[in-house]
Amino acid sequence: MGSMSLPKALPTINFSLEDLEAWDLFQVPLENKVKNISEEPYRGYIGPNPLMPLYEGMAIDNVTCPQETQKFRDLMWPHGKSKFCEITDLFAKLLGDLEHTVERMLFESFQIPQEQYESLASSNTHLLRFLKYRAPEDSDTIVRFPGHTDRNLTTIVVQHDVGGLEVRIKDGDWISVESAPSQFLFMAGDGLQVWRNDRVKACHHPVKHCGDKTRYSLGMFTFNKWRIPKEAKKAESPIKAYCGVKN
Ligand SMILES: O=C(O)CCC(=O)C(=O)O
Ligand SMILES: [Fe+2]
Repeated sequence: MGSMSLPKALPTINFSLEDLEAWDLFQVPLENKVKNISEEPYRGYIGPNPLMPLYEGMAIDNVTCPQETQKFRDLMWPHGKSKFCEITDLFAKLLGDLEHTVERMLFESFQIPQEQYESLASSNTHLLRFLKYRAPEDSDTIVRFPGHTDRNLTTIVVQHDVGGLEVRIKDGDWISVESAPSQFLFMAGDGLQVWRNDRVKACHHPVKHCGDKTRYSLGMFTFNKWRIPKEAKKAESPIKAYCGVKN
């Protein structure tokens, strides 16, 4: 571990889904929701499906560009929606800053020079996903999101008032993540695991049973196609074929 320089101030995020009117977002007609599309898979609207019958998600790709938030708002609310862009842009900026701060600290612990990190991070992109998990009709026997690792580099998840998110820690135990709009979970994804040649493990996480309430959460997904550094290739453990990435 290198010397860890703590940021002077962590961003404060005063955010609630009510402010963001995410409740309303899921009320828009399906014909508007399905206009949330992307050329990349899984970056647009995903409705309930056999694997996740209670799930619904909508996403803004490149969310740190205000034009993208506006484009999304115009698709969902063609007659306008006050404050949506203002609040989403602010939230995206704060979450982007949080992601950058935590990632910079992580790279410092890898003893990677800061300039190298900044040059890699300058091409990061961020996707914000709004998530709703409908309450099950009878008993809560359905896992709301089966266990998985995220394919991107890193993810920050914010749960609203209903929890259910669990993460597997190093020794195989599970911890459940507290739900509060001011609690942010930062996770490594497959992209970071590959880039660090397995020295960082992608975080395995399901959303478990969480009672009879509708659950809302938000995820900020960071993407980049960083080239695997030469030093990592020379290191003791060879680069493994993983997620389509080969040495
Ligand atoms: O809803 C959550 O808390 C987590 C969602 C998630 O893991 C994902 O979208 O990849
Ligand atoms: Fe995930």
